[in-house]
Amino acid sequence: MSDYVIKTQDLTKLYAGDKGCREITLQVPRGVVYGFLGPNGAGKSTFVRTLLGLIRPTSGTASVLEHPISSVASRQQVGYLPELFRYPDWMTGIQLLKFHADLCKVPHTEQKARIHHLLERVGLHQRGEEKIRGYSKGMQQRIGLACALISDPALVFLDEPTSALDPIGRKEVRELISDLRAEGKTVFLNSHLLSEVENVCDHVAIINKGRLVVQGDWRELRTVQAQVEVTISDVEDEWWASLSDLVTGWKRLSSWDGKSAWLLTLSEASQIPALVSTLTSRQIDVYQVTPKQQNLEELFMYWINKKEGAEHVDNR
Ligand SMILES: Nc1ncnc2c1ncn2[C@@H]1O[C@H](COP(=O)(O)OP(=O)(O)OP(=O)(O)O)[C@@H](O)[C@H]1O
Repeated sequence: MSDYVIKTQDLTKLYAGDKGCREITLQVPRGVVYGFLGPNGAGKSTFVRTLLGLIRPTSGTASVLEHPISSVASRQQVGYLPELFRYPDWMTGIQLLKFHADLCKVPHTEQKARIHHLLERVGLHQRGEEKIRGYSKGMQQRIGLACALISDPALVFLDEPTSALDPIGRKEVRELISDLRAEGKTVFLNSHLLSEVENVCDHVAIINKGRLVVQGDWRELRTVQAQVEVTISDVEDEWWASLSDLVTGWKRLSSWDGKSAWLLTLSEASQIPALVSTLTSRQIDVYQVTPKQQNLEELFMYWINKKEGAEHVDNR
């Protein structure tokens, strides 16, 4: 069994007008929550729809669960919640789930228990008998989640799964995603809601203007730019230039009583001890040193800005 549930090589889907996604090469490890991030119009849904065989790639290759994406086998253990979900509103929630269970060939003997369990899991256990016509948008998204999970898939694609949900619903979906990971499933999560993704993802890929900007373990990626907040006896802004081998950027945060607080960017996080000993050796009093953890939004902006100079096709 391969360690990767999705592998793509230069996967490209271009619509008329050259929009879409271009030359995307990535690997999604088994059993992780993989955040696929990018601004509106970056190409996230296009990439997912190509992987699912809903649209044909212009070029490149890809496999899902070790089967080429052109094959039916690649979709047999996959669940999908589309971004723009719409379900037959004359069906009840239970009828919709039964319909999907039949499509996915879930054995009849298992269907009732599974539907009951899923309705509970998405918080619709008392509403399953009602017609979808009477569901709120958030409830429709919840029933869509249940549909995505009806076949007990090994890999689930969730395209903006919380877009219609209130804060409580978002938290419940985050918990559901964590439970899926605990069960050994892989979740491929499309989103531009970075604070949402931050709490659940192990790996992230960032896509911008149709191209992959960066991918990897989120905890490793977040250390790319080592930043530290220090409080020291006051120095002039220009003074930091004398430490340019250690400090590549500085920003004064505040000053008071002969002290100042700074946000410093170091060339590497491992240089924090060297920074402290250099400050001390230069007779600067050090009152506080706090490594700054970057959040996903800062990481996202860092990578997007870093690659902004590269050749891109504007996807908007
Ligand atoms: N069927 C289509 N025909 C032509 N252009 C399309 C089509 N679908 C998407 N596009 C264009 O391709 C680009 C990528 O769209 P896509 O929906 O994949 O982005 P996204 O990252 O999922 O965006 P969002 O976060 O807003 O959902 C956009 O410029 C979009 O207008």
